[in-house]
Amino acid sequence: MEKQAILLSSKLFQKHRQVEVVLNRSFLAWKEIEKSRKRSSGISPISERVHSRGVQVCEILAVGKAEEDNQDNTKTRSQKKAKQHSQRYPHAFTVSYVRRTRLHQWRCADATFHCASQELCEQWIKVINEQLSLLTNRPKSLLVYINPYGGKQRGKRIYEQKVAPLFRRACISTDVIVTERANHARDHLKMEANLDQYDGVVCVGGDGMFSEILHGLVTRTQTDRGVDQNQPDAKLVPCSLRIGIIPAGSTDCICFATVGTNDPVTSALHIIVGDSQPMDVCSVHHHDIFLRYSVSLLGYGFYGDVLTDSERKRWLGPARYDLSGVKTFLSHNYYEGTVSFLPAEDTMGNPRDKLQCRSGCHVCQHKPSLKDKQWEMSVEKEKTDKDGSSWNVIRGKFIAINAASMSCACPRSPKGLSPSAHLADGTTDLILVRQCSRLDFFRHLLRHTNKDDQFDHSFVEVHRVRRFRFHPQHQEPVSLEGLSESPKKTGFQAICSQQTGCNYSTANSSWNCDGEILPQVAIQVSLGF
Ligand SMILES: CCCCCCCCCCCCC/C=C/[C@@H](O)[C@H](COP(=O)(O)O)NC(=O)CCCCCCCCCCCCCCC
Ligand SMILES: Nc1ncnc2c1ncn2[C@@H]1O[C@H](COP(=O)(O)OP(=O)(O)O)[C@@H](O)[C@H]1O
Ligand SMILES: [Ca+2]
Repeated sequence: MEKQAILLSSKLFQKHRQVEVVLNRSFLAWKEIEKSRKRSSGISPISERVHSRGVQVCEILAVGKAEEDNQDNTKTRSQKKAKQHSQRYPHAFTVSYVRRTRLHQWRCADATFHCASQELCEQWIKVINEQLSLLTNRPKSLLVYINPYGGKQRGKRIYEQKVAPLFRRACISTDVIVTERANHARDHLKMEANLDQYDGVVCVGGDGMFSEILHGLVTRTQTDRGVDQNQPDAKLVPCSLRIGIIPAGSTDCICFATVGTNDPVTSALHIIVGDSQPMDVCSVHHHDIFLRYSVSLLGYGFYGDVLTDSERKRWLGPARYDLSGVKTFLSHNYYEGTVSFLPAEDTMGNPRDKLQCRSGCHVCQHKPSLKDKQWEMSVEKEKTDKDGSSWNVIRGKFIAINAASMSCACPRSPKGLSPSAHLADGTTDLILVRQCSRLDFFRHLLRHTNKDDQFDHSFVEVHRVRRFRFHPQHQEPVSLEGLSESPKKTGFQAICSQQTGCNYSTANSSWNCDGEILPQVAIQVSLGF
């Protein structure tokens, strides 16, 4: 590590132990001054190093005067000693910082240092705070939306008990809105919120709630900048505000796939230190009418049917997906249609390359710039207009058509629907699961939960794509408002089921778009930003 100038260094006390505390621009370190120094006749560095602790400045949450410890907890000898020391050195400051625990979980830890004088104590607080104020990516003011009905209906409690105290500790000011109806947050962001006064928006809820907030924010940004979302080729203007997610929903795959765990405290700490992760946003159009954006899963067939069925069982909470999952699995429907897609360039990697996307992923950082992409798109357009060669067209009977713009990892499937999908590479992984036996489909599903490759089946294919289109075989209802029907048992289907055990449906499935049902079945999808 490059040696950096020391900003402050003092001998202080931590409980009853004397520690040497050193701060430079990037690190705060403290090490116990060992009594063993004398014993080991002055050869001290090794024994000192054993007791040295430290934290990167960018992971310090806050520093302030230590709260006085009035509790009478002086039972053991060492507690008594500590108490005596804190009485001798009453001027103390506490540093709250991020402590990493297992499996991507973060916790807030405190270290309190006692100083010989008030001046020294105040100097430490001032110098650390000066360093913190240089970290410009940290939010100071946040707009928080809580969905009180998401997941197990614990959003409000999770926020108040686990998140708000951390935001207070980090001196972040918040405006909190507990939503009163679906689309409350979206409409507020679209039309009312004064966005200039915030550094970010926080979503307390699941993927559906995130999607609501994303739509509010993206639509507001495009409207303010005069971009027409109805144009599938429109270059969307990126939002200036970031969205933080406190997981309190049923799947929470956007949180899990970006942070690595679904834990409100970990998410709150990432928000406080100003971590950010760009992500791909797919625009979904029906003919040239804009329908929705998607950041995680766009799923037709299996996941569409699971969602349609599960909406009637909301009262069950997250377990509704398992129940509807089993039911949909047993119905074993498949749907006929045509999928056309524009593959991503070979340089964008392959869904089967086993490379996992993490924050700072080099593929995402080196994705073609908007300018390159505009050029590419015009070349593609020319090519397709002439001979249509760059679009692949696949017609068939599918149990599921899934487009995963990110891995979609979640507790049910810790590696996700497409384990190597990238969070922000401008592509989505299109997974086609063709008609197969129940047992084969079960094997495929099961592989989402273990180490085996879920794409290694003859009936599954996967493509990394920039755009795709889907056309159902059957005419869909004309109305834009009406939701498409879930498969109805028709006379033909009944006969077909009896005779061959298949479940060919003459009705269409519907698209599950980040946990919302799309009203249309024929769609065009493009990666927008
Ligand atoms: C045999 C066990 C197989 C387990 C397979 C699990 C695969 C799970 C992949 C999940 C991908 C999730 C993608 C995310 C979608 C979310 O955007 C979206 C909205 O989330 P929100 O409620 O937080 O707002 N969530 C969903 O659409 C939920 C999808 C959940 C699907 C669960 C499927 C369970 C299937 C169980 C089949 C069991 C067969 C048993 C046979 C006896
Ligand atoms: N106050 C509210 N009442 C009813 N529905 C709401 C409310 N606030 C948000 N919603 C809607 O609830 C749906 C599910 O929210 P989400 O937080 O994703 O929970 P879950 O993961 O359990 O589906 C979203 O579509 C969102 O628009
Ligand atoms: Ca992607």
